[in-house]
Amino acid sequence: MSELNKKIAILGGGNMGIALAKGMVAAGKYRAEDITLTRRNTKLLEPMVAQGYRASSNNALAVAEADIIVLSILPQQLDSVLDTISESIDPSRHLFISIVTGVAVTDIISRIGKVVEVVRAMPNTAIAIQQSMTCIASKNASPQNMELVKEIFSAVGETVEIEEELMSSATALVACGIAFFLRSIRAAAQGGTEIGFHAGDALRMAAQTAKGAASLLLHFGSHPENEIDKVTSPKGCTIAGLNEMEHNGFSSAMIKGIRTSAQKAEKLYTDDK
Ligand SMILES: NC(=O)C1=CN([C@@H]2O[C@H](COP(=O)(O)OP(=O)(O)OC[C@H]3O[C@@H](n4cnc5c(N)ncnc54)[C@H](O)[C@@H]3O)[C@@H](O)[C@H]2O)C=CC1
Ligand SMILES: O=C(O)[C@@H]1CCC=N1
Repeated sequence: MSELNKKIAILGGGNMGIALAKGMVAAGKYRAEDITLTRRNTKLLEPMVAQGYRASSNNALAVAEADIIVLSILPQQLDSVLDTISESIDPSRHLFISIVTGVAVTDIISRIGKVVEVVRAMPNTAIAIQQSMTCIASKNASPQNMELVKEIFSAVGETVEIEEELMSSATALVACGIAFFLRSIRAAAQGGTEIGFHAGDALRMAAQTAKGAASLLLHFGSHPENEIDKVTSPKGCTIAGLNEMEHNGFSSAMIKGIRTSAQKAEKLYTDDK
């Protein structure tokens, strides 16, 4: 049995479902055989089955055999999945964890037609290497179940509990954020290539530098500007480059992008109805 002694069904064995399953097992707290991943075409889950996970195309059966149900399908796939499993749900046994963007706890309860405990979680793809930042929120979960969900996601990174109303903001900052920071690393590497480095070297140098910058903040608990002040020599080359970036809208582009993503996340489920 897993450390938490629970069977887990991850409905939607795609990018995040697989990353979550792998991260949980790699963290050493869960056994692959206690985790069932579902998707319509289970052939695509064969590599996971080879590693000991269970795979199924039958959501209702996976739910019936599990204690914890993780909803990891796209927002536009949610309603049909909930309709298929609603009869198999036992509110006294099942705990739902939903990572589906833009779907409220009340949306899930009203679609199922049963009052189940639902915790929303917003992780990111770094979950695969236990480096996720996961935001957690619920309107109706017990303190024990909130603790259980925190334990699950703490095994695969850092967690923070937030109000459900901030979930779309969390989606933009921590989930979409992976893409935003990756794009800025790619841009840095492209700049590196233009000034003389081979592409592979430039990318490695940019990625390690980004890791160092993030680690400084997490290690010292400092503000970025404190660390930036240590880099920018008077009349130096850093402030010259930094100001050139700001004149071209660097911070503004990031802020506007995050705001646009949050607005889109908020409407992802409802706009599809
Ligand atoms: N990709 C990311 O970085 C993050 C995604 N999310 C959210 O997580 C959810 C999943 O996202 P991804 O994994 O990226 O999407 P994905 O498209 O890779 O995975 C969804 C999976 O669900 C499967 N599926 C579709 N219909 C199904 C059904 N009836 N029964 C079982 N499985 C079915 C698909 O075959 C696919 O494998 C989405 O709601 C997304 O908004 C949340 C945080 C981060
Ligand atoms: O792009 C998306 O809609 C999903 C949600 C957060 C990250 N990926």
